[in-house]
Amino acid sequence: MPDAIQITGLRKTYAAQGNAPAKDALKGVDLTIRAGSIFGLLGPNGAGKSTMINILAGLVNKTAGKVSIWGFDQDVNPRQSRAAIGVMPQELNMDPFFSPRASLEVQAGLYGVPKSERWTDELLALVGLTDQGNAYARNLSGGMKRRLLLAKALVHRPHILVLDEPTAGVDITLREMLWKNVRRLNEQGMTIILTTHYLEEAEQMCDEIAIINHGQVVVRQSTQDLLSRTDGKTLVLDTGGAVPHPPLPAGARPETRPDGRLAITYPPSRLRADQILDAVRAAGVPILDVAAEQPDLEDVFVELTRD
Ligand SMILES: Nc1ncnc2c1ncn2[C@@H]1O[C@H](COP(=O)(O)OP(=O)(O)OP(=O)(O)O)[C@@H](O)[C@H]1O
Repeated sequence: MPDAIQITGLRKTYAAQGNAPAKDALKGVDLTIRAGSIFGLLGPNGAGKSTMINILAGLVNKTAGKVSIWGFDQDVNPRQSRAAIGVMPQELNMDPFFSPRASLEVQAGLYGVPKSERWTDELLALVGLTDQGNAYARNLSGGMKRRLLLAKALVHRPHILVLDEPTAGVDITLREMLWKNVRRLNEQGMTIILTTHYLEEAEQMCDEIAIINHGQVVVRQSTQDLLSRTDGKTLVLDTGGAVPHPPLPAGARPETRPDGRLAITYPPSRLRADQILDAVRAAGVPILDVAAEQPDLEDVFVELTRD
């Protein structure tokens, strides 16, 4: 099986417009995404995520570099590379006078899917729009429109599905429905690439993550490895309100939480939990309860994108 995506030396410079100077949105990105993964593309606002996705989708022309989708070089085999990927865009752009069914048929036509290979009814069922199949798109709720966009991205049965901020501003039911579908499609072999601002979501969904900042990939790792990058764990102690902070081994940082508990952050590579607890006890501070906290993706993200 080829890699799902291979990007080398990808650059994008948006030309100067009016008073706005030219903008280097991507500054030489190398990235490989293996087939079968759920890959998270994260980064702060303006990092270049949408630019990258739009280049993959064939909506934005790159300035330099090479992009292969499912083994097809975009410049050499534009048709095959386009057929390998489906994109669910961020914006709800759709023709208000088309019904979901008609939208899917039109989209299938655009991709050259023969009538006999269309799966319009299954797609409507998949995204829960069977009952609205013949309704005007303008009468659909925001959530239904998003579901239609997902179905549209799937008409040509792409190997790779790209979701750009799929859950921004959607309610919990729709979010769960989306993730259930995404997982199912992934289990059936589809590679998923998604961008999201919800780091908890990325942590739960993605097996691999790339973080981009200022047009460059700053890290690309398995979610597991990424989480173990920050050398910091925290013990949160209920000391019955005892103050002040006890003397602690070097490297441990105490902090009193607003709820009065004592939080001690320490590097597990150099200190063990019992060394911390021993020091607290030795100072005569009671330990009524203990909780341990692991760093989450948010911590890693903040550390890696700090300017
Ligand atoms: N059409 C355009 N013309 C000029 N500059 C652009 C254009 N599109 C994006 N940019 C600029 O390129 C940079 C990267 O934008 P991009 O939309 O790719 O970021 P992003 O990571 O997707 O951000 P967000 O999370 O806010 O969607 C930003 O500085 C943006 O202002």
